[in-house]
Amino acid sequence: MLVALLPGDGIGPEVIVEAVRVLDALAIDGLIFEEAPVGGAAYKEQGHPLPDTTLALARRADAILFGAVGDPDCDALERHLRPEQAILGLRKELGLFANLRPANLFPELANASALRPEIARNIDVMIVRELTGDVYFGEKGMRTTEAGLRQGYDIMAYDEGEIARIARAGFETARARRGKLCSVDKANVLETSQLWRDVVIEVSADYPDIELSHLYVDNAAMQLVRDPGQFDTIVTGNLFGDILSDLASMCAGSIGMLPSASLDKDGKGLYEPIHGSAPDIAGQGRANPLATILSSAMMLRYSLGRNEAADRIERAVGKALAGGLRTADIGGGATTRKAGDAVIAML
Ligand SMILES: NC(=O)C1=CN([C@@H]2O[C@H](COP(=O)(O)OP(=O)(O)OC[C@H]3O[C@@H](n4cnc5c(N)ncnc54)[C@H](O)[C@@H]3O)[C@@H](O)[C@H]2O)C=CC1
Ligand SMILES: CC(C)CC(=O)C(=O)O
Ligand SMILES: [Mg+2]
Repeated sequence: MLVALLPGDGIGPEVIVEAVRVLDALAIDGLIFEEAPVGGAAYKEQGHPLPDTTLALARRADAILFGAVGDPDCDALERHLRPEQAILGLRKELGLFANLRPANLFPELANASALRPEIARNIDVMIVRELTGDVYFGEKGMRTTEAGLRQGYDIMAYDEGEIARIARAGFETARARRGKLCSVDKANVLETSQLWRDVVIEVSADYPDIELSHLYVDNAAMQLVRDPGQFDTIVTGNLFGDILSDLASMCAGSIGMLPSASLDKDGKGLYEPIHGSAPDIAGQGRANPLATILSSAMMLRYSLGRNEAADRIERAVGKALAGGLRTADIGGGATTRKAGDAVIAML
């Protein structure tokens, strides 16, 4: 089982190292790693954020463990050379259309949530985010209006096939959970969203056992803060899912806690924390590695068929938190390394 390690930029390498230490401590039979540069690191080394050799490794591997990309030094580059194009390119090239972002609260972190503990305590939601379409992949550019003003544009578009595919992923996910699916869109304003809603309703005919509801994205953001416990599974587009999952992370304690799986139609996956490269804390040993460690557990479960090892990691994270582990983002002073140590000690 080959795992491609793509650490990337900023805190990416810092959190990936800890996840690899945890995987090494489990001594999983046949698990091997191969590392390649990605993002700003790859641009600085090889002149491109997603070199062909990195993409080839990602294709060859059984699963990909990804840190984060993004480097302020690269913000002025032409868009196709910016670090973020690497993760967008991997998602598109590998057909990773289904992004699963679970947000649930470890009970020990009730006080770290931005919400009151009695409200935070109930959060246990899976956000199923479409990942290879929407405004992120539509035609974009700069033009000049008739009045001579600069105008930026990004086309938001989904075809019915893309919507039906992610809707099915949402229904299947809900079926394996508590049987409730909330589809989030902006159908009151956007044609893209009206089609989204129509197609989700069409697909729902195949899932009569699932309780389907719909919310506009602005209301969904408000409801996630008001009463996150009302949600089981949310299915939504790329842009809305990106925003709602960062929001949900603070209900669950920190953006440093939320893992993700990005899956193709056959279950091959890329696993990464939902956060970015956090340049503001990079190099200081302050990053919370738990989101990445939990992403490695998702990798073991979804792509490598090692459910028991995945359970061990998740239990060890819970025990480490119960034992008092707290990085700065969740109200403590533990370093990234100490957090890795604490999980390993509880495996
Ligand atoms: N998948 C990816 O590679 C992503 C990359 N990015 C990129 O990352 C760069 C920074 O973006 P931001 O908007 O600042 O988002 P970010 O997620 O990197 O950071 C947002 C805030 O959360 C904190 N934070 C993030 N992860 C943390 C962790 N593990 N432990 C403790 N604190 C943590 C950061 O210090 C920062 O204050 C940009 O270049 C952006 O494009 C952003 C999101 C996803
Ligand atoms: C960096 C972006 C391409 C996407 C993002 O913020 C995310 O996937 O969470
Ligand atoms: Mg994001």
